[in-house]
Amino acid sequence: MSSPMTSHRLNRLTGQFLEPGREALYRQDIAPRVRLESGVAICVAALVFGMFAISDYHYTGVGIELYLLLAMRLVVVASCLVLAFLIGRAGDYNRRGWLHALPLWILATGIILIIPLRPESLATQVTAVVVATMAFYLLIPNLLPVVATASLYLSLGFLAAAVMVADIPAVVALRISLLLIMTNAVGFFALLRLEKLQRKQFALLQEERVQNQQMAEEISHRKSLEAQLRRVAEQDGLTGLDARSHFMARAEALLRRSRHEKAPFNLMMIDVDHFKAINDTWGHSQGDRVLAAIAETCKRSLRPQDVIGRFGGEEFIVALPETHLKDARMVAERLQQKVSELAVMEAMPDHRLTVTIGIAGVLDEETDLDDLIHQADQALYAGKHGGRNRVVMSQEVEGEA
Ligand SMILES: Nc1nc2c(ncn2[C@@H]2O[C@H](COP(=O)(O)OP(=O)(O)OP(=O)(O)O)[C@@H](O)[C@H]2O)c(=O)[nH]1
Repeated sequence: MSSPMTSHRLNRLTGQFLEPGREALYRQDIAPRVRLESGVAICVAALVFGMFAISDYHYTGVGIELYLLLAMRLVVVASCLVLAFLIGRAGDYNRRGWLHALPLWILATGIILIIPLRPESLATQVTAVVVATMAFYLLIPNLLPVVATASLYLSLGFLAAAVMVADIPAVVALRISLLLIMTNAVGFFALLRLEKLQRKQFALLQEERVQNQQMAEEISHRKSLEAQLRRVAEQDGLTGLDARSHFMARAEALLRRSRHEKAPFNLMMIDVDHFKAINDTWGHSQGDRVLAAIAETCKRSLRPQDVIGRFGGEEFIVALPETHLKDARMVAERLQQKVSELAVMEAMPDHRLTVTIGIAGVLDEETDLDDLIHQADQALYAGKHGGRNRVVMSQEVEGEA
């Protein structure tokens, strides 16, 4: 692939990109505009050429010359209109450069032919050639080499016709030559400048597009990185549950809402019993599998609005919004049942997988999340002391105390 610097380099004589691929891209980009502008400009030029039939009549009067001139103008105008139509429909610098060149050659031939048919109007014809040359360069969109060749044909053809038919003295021929050289030079350099400017503008625009695309890609890459980082920070890698800090933030929000709506709110702490023994007997990988399986069970058996987090090693925490205490106990017991049926236990014969669950509920306006966690933890502790594999409510603990 070429660097931006080389792809911007232009041919000094034609104003075109040195890199063919970029030139083709530029022509493709301007094709629709050029098709329209060329079609309109050729129609206008052809109609102006046709209108000069009035001056033919003025110079020649009615006679064979007038008929020949009218026939010639008719052929030129008709061909140009057909070509304008074709260019408008299928004009393309890239593949059909000849189609864009043809109207110039037809118009040039028509202008040259006026000399033998109307030799006495040479002075007017010189002006017409100058105007036509400028129109070729600046009004009818075309590639510079195409215009330069057609204009040269017009100038040389006109000069030859003037010398041969109008029989002008050498000094007049020289004056006309100089005038035509000047016209071509002005037209050539004006169009060269325009061609270069338009291509530079195109190159800048392309560069901007590439930069914008790179920026968009960079932004989406950063966004996905950000999302990845957020996931890492918010999720526990082993179980996919909320990490402790993320759980706290979500549970805080739920508790606030429950308080606002005066709805019940309960918190559950779940701890795997004798987990150390699992690790010691079947290895840490099996221990990890057990934790992941318990997490999956929690996710499946709880409601979508419940928030589950991994609080510590083998300890899970669940926020149960809009749940009354007795329902929370039911949920906990169901969870206990499901854990005891886990398929992961097949790899651990003779081991009963159980969990102890402590539950605490919001009793008054003052209770905050830390209080609830503390109370649920106390209940859990009491459950462990009471022999494990049980559900303990914080009120029961307080009652005993
Ligand atoms: N495999 C595995 N083990 C973990 C992980 N996090 C903590 N542990 C282990 O979990 C064990 C917890 O042991 P204890 O705190 O004594 O708890 P326990 O053996 O379950 O006993 P009780 O809770 O009293 O029933 C420790 O051996 C930790 O190393 C983990 O992510 N994966």
